[in-house]
Amino acid sequence: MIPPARRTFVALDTPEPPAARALAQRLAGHVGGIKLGLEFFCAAGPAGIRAVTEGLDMPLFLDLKLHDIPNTVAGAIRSVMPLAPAFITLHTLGGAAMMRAAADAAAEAAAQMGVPRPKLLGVTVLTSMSLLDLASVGVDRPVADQVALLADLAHVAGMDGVVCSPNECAVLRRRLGPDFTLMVPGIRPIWASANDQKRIMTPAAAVTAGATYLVIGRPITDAVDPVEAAQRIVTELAA
Ligand SMILES: O=C(O)c1cc(=O)[nH]c(=O)n1[C@@H]1O[C@H](COP(=O)(O)O)[C@@H](O)[C@H]1O
Repeated sequence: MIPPARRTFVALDTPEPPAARALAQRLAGHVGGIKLGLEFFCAAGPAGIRAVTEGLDMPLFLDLKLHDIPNTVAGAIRSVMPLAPAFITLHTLGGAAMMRAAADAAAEAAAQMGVPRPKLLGVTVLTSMSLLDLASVGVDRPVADQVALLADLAHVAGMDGVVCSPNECAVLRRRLGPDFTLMVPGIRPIWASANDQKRIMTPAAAVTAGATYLVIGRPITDAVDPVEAAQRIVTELAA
């Protein structure tokens, strides 16, 4: 059972390594880890990741949403291994061969380096996308069916879990079993704005629905007091 204070990965969506590190240090003990993604990586790169994580005892979720031909994604996985990510994201739309190549590259690199293998998570349908958004890119099946199709593909291709919205957690948990990691953004406490998120639930409802970890950004990082906001979420989860 994951304790409430370790259930959340806080999304540090900033281009500034000093700001990301300072907030990570303040939130230690109230969140389970940090997520650094495209906004950060495009601005600060691997050196920026190291500037944040050096000496920080918090798991890193490196959210690059890799999506390319198998050889290129395998190379990208090898390139980020020295950053010691606990989780890395890929887009399941890249297909089974891409995901399998990534899984093989992660396992081989971890064995060669003598380090733990990062867990690979397949991004399914972005939580910012509605049924209409999905139709606009040529997918005519319901969102839940598209997520289930992509999650099945990820599972078969050797992913350790998927990124999905809270709306899909219950179905995926039943379908893929208790050990498949569901990393779940689209989390909004009742006191937080939805922003651009379209498929959302509260922290407690998402965990009840089957989420393994919660990914939460602006409700914490945009709060007047991020530590107090993170603690409110811990309290909600502990209730
Ligand atoms: O892969 C992700 O983490 C992700 C997938 C997804 O479908 N939706 C989604 O919001 N995310 C990320 O989760 C975080 C959510 O941030 P907030 O909307 O500020 O809570 C952002 O860093 C997104 O990049």
